[in-house]
Amino acid sequence: MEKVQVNDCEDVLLSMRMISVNLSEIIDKLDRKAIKSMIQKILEGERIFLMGAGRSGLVAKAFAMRLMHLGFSVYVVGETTTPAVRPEDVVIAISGSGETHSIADLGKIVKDIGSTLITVTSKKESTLGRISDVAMILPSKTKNDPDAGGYLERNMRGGYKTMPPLGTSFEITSLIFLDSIISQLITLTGASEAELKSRHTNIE
Ligand SMILES: O=P(O)(O)OC[C@H]1O[C@](O)(CO)[C@@H](O)[C@@H]1O
Repeated sequence: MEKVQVNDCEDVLLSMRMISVNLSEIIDKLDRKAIKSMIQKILEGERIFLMGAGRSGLVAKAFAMRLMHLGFSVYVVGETTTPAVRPEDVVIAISGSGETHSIADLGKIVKDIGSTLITVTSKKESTLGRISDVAMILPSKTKNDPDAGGYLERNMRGGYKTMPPLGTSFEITSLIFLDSIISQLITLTGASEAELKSRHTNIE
């Protein structure tokens, strides 16, 4: 890394504000019917499988952990101990673009098996969006969307013209969305925080 002079780091605060404004705008555009069917299918599934690549995969793992805390039988696709998927299972793909090859290919296999496929994505018309039983659309910038103006370029109000780079908008939005699904599941099931805590690993 080249030597650079660190300034007052105002960009850190501006970026956080931009992210929170962006998130508020996305919340207003969410389809409540899709949220409802996603939750319905999670509750009806025999077991829940999560998958995603890169940073989206990390979001998938974070959601899987909370579902485990809630008492669901949950697995992360690609782990060595993950069992075979069966038709009565639900597979949830996290992919902003809906086109990441490994995840889109696995989505097709999931449909061939006859399991329920839910995709959390930014793109309804993507490969994953089109084949899913539920396409939960989070309209946010993905790694494939152009960076209109450069993410460090300020607009007239002093904020950024665009979000931080690549898939960050989708990744942050999906993490917060899925944690909010957990909140809804907690109110629906009446689970307590103590219950959740009791399921957390005791060997870390
Ligand atoms: O969410 P998508 O579009 O499937 O992309 C998956 C991953 O690809 C990456 O951009 C790396 O190529 C990750 O940062 C991102 O989370």
